[in-house]
Amino acid sequence: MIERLAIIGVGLIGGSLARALRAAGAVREVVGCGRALPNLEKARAFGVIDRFTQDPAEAVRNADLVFVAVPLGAMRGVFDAIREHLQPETVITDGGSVKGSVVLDASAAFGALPPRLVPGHPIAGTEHSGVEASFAELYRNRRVILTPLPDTDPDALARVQTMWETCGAEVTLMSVAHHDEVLAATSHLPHMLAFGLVDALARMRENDEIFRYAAGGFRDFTRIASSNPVMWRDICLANREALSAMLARFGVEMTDLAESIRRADGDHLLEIFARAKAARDRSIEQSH
Ligand SMILES: NC(=O)C1=CN([C@@H]2O[C@H](COP(=O)(O)OP(=O)(O)OC[C@H]3O[C@@H](n4cnc5c(N)ncnc54)[C@H](O)[C@@H]3O)[C@@H](O)[C@H]2O)C=CC1
Ligand SMILES: O=C(O)C(=O)Cc1ccc(O)cc1
Repeated sequence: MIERLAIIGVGLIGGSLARALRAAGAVREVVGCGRALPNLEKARAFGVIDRFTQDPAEAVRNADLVFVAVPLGAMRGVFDAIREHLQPETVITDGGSVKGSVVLDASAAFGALPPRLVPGHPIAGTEHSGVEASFAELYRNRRVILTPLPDTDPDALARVQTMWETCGAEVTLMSVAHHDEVLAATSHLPHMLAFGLVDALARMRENDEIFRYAAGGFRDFTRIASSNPVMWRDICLANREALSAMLARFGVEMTDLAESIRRADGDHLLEIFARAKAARDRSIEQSH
């Protein structure tokens, strides 16, 4: 049982955690904290939080668990604001999509990484944001990656792991660097392709003719281009090394594909498509 949970950033990710823990009866009081007053009022009206404050220091007072779910560019400021106001036994965790930057920001704010800070990332979300997009089932049967460091307190790690399992998630442990490389490939690169494709097409024609005749594949492929621009700018900046490397590798793949099409190399195209279909079919089967 969590006695007092402080959620800094009550949006899709923070709001969904609060809803899931409430639905499970695993939390007694949820204190919300954010910058936008209308969002906090909405969160209280929805019953996602019990009360709110716009002051992070006030929000974490006597909290046994603090969940930071703000865009990555706002993490450092939040850590600076709560630094002096945590109880020694308070456990802190976050939901940021990149872990190296969160570890750096926390280390800079606290002087060293606090042992009771457990970096985390739920691999679950949607293209929508804000508390109105949050729902209690978001994390059910989804993975959450925790990236503890050698000095991370085992008791804090266990508490955060139990919290996510209570929401129906499966927890995996990974190193910070490995997390950022894997997510660059499986999440950050696909978002770049969707944003890049939609932007390129939108700029190719003045009217929206292209979008009017878009088939189902376009819709499936580009859903994530509706995601929050600020959040994705921050993810790119925070994971620029791994993401740049991934984009460069992908560029080579695209050049190879374009070259095969230009020289009408049907065999090579068939080889690529068959290999991709087998890999995707296999991965979907494994995830069921
Ligand atoms: N949207 C998604 O699908 C996923 C997002 N994430 C990560 O979760 C975090 C939150 O994302 P979402 O919940 O989607 O965003 P959101 O936009 O729905 O919620 C973020 C909230 O943080 C508040 N906020 C912004 N700056 C703040 C500050 N300085 N102090 C206090 N509150 C502040 C905003 O007002 C907003 O209510 C991000 O770090 C993102 O990378 C992780 C997994 C999935
Ligand atoms: O909408 C989708 O399909 C997503 O991929 C959501 C998402 C966005 C960011 C993350 O760090 C994790 C999941």
